[in-house]
Amino acid sequence: MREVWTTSRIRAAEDVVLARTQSGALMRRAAFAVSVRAARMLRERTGRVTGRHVVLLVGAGNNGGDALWAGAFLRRRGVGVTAVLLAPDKAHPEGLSALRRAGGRVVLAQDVGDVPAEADLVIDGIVGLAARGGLRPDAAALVERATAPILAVDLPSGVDPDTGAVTGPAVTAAATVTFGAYKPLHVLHPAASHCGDVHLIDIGLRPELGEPDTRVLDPDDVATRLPLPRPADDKYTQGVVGIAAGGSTYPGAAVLTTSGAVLTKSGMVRYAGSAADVVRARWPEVIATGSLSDAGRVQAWVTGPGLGTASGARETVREVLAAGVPVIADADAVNLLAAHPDLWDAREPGTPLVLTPHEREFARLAGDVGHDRVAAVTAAAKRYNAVVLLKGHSTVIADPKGHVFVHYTGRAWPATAGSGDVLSGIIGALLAAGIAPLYAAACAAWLHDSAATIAASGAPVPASLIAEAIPAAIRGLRVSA
Ligand SMILES: NC(=O)C1=CN([C@@H]2O[C@H](COP(=O)(O)OP(=O)(O)OC[C@H]3O[C@@H](n4cnc5c(N)ncnc54)[C@H](O)[C@@H]3O)[C@@H](O)[C@H]2O)[C@@H](O)CC1
Ligand SMILES: [K+]
Repeated sequence: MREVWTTSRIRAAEDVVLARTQSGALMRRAAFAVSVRAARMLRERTGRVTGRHVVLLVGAGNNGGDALWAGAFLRRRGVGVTAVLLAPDKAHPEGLSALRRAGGRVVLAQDVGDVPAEADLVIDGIVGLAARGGLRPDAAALVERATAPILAVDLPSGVDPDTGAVTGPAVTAAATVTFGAYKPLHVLHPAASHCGDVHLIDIGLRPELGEPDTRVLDPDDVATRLPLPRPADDKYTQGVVGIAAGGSTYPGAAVLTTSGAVLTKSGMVRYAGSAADVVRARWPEVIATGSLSDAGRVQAWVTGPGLGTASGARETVREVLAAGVPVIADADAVNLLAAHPDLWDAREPGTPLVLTPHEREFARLAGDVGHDRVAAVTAAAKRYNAVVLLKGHSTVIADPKGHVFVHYTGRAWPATAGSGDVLSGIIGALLAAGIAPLYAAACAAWLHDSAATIAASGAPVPASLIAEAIPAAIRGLRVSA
């Protein structure tokens, strides 16, 4: 499990560690790690380290200090180093003298205008944890014209550390070396796509950090939670999933949602709705009926995809919410809940609910997402006493207690019609298997994305093939776990 802390929590932990360490030791440790990564990048990209040239972009604070110290360490390995100072009066004094002592060259941004042409690598020490807004014009001009790959110190400058928002010019790094802990920007779109490979360096903060603000599931976390049939299981004991989705207008949504459920878990899937014939034709093993009243008992309901918003759909959502079992409400179910607040009254108190809106559905339900996706989703989860999964390039999942998962891969294969229906079916299967709603949603996001990647294999892929790749995604997890 990857753990993520907000910058204020990281700063608080840093203060504790700084108070008991020798002045400057933490920075030198961080900077040394930057120099090691820089040397490795030079070797990988140019074949050697000695004799190569690194340019440091140095801002007004400790982030620039890290870059200057990293430059001093690189000098000891025979690397030519030029520091370009963006705020000469505020450049980290000890870092600056260390670089000068080591034989580094120091120039002013206003004098050079461009990153020196001999650069094999650029180190971005413009701004770190204190970053606010995009790059200022002088830094933006330098970064825009740099042709060498960029190694970011702590984070790519210009992105917002806590929200991952990119509201102006920003560095796009080939790699980022970060210290102590991952910060939200490393896992939140769009900032995460500016980081390149992120390398976390231990500087002794973990014991002071406490519970993380956000978590990211690893394959092993998903593998240990996915339900597999045990020797004593029969088709009922593994949890029966009910699908109340699709209809005569959107029978495909019924099929895709059912596919997600059927392929995620053994046991039984029931379907209730007017697409029963189409579902039965695709999945003969599904017990398909025309109405909810005939559906029989289930351990979780999936509702919403392709349901429409007419009065029949509203009744379906009402009945499902009143069934007393966990519910995943997607698409039209979210729209109906937003448009008819009385529907909330149907909900059996205390039964788990997972809401899976995309941004427009989220806006109908809880207002504009804004720049701070984690804050918006956490507030909605509290307000509706539900797990809320906000789809997007980074999927954010929160529960009412403030636990947050983020799923980010930088790939966009799942962005295709019907893909959300498949995700709903996966979540329903995991809920029916008894997995806690937060984990059901987070594991489903992971599995869905993995299935999409496998199905795509480098080319665009439709939702039905994403569903078909779910078994391969599960097998892959079992092999790697
Ligand atoms: N506290 C510590 O002991 C350690 C800090 N470390 C480094 O220190 C960094 C934080 O340093 P600071 O708190 O000095 O702050 P920064 O170096 O992040 O920022 C310096 C100044 O830049 C200005 N600024 C804000 N947004 C800007 C923008 N978009 N463009 C240009 N300038 C902007 C602000 O006025 C800020 O005071 C971390 O990111 C990390 O790199 C590491 O050395 C590890 C140890
Ligand atoms: K930086």
